[in-house]
Amino acid sequence: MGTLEISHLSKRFGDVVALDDMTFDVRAGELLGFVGSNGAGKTTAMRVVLGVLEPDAGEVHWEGRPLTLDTRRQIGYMPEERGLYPRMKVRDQLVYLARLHGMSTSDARASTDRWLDRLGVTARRDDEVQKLSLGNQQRVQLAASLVHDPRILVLDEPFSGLDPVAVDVMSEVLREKATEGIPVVFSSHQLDLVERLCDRVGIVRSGRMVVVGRVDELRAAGPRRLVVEGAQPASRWTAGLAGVRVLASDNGRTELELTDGADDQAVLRAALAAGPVRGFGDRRPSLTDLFRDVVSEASP
Ligand SMILES: Nc1ncnc2c1ncn2[C@@H]1O[C@H](COP(=O)(O)OP(=O)(O)OP(=O)(O)O)[C@@H](O)[C@H]1O
Repeated sequence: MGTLEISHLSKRFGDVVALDDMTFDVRAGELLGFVGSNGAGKTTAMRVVLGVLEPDAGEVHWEGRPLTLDTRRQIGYMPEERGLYPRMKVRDQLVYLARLHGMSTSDARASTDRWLDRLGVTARRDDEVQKLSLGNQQRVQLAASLVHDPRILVLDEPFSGLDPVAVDVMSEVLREKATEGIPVVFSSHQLDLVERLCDRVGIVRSGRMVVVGRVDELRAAGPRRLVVEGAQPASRWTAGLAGVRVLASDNGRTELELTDGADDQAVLRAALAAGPVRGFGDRRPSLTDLFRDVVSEASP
C-alpha cells in the first residue's frame, strides 16, 4: 500500500480560486483529518483526487505513479452530496456498486452483507434508500465506499449528522482500515473528533494547505498558553507584563498567551501580588484553538 500524494493542485471556478497550489500527502496506514472553513476547498480537492473534476494545474500520485482510471476505481469515496439512488433497495444498490468496481456477484453479495451487518443496517437491506433516516442513509453511503474493498479511502464529511453510536462505529471502521495499511483522508468540522481520531491533521485555508502535522506537533509550534485561577480582575495585574496577551478572563479563571521570551514566573508574581492564586499551569490548546489561530492569521 502506498502514499497518496496531492501536488500543487490549482482550480478556479470563474473568479473563485477554489484550490491554490494545494499540496499534501496521505500516508499508507494513516488517518488524515482534512479541516478548514466553509468554502476552503476540501470538497474540490477530494473531487480532483477522485477524478470527477479536472484541476487547472497539479497532479495526484499513488504509489509514486499518476492516478489512472484503473487505480481510481480502487478509491472508496463518500461524496458530500450523498450519491445513492433513492428508489433502489439498500442491498441491491450495494451489490450493484461492488459489481461496478469489478467484483464477482457472489463476492459482491458477501461483502455487502458483511458491511450491512457491521454498520448495523441489515434490518433495512430490503428497503428503498429514500425510506431510511438520514443517519441510516449515511451508514449505507459508508458501506458503498467500502463494499469493493478499496485501497484508498476519501470521505467527505462522513460524520455529519450521525448519532453518537454511529460516530463510534464509523470511527472504529476508519481506524481499522488505516490499520490495514490503507491511506484514509476525511473532512470534518467536528474538530474534537478529528483530534481524537486522526494521526495527522491538515488545515486548509483559501485553497491552500497551511498546516499539516500531528496535533501535538502543531501544539508545540504554537504560542504557549497559561491558565491562572484566582487573582481577579485580570486587567489589574496583566497590564504591565511584556509578551502576555489575555485570551479570556471570567469566573476567576484567566487564560493567557505568552509570546517568545515572556516569563511565566513574572506572570505568577504579578498574579500573586493581585490576590490569592489557586491554580497556575499550562493549558494545552485544542485543535479548535489551533484552527482558530490558523484561520485568524488570514485576517489583516
Ligand atoms: N462547481 C462549482 N462551481 C462554482 N464554484 C464552485 C464549484 N465548486 C466549488 N466552488 C467554489 O469553490 C470554493 C471551494 O468550495 P469547496 O466545496 O471545495 O469547499 P469546502 O472546503 O468543501 O467547504 P465546506 O466545508 O463548506 O463543505 C467555494 O468558494 C465554492 O463556492
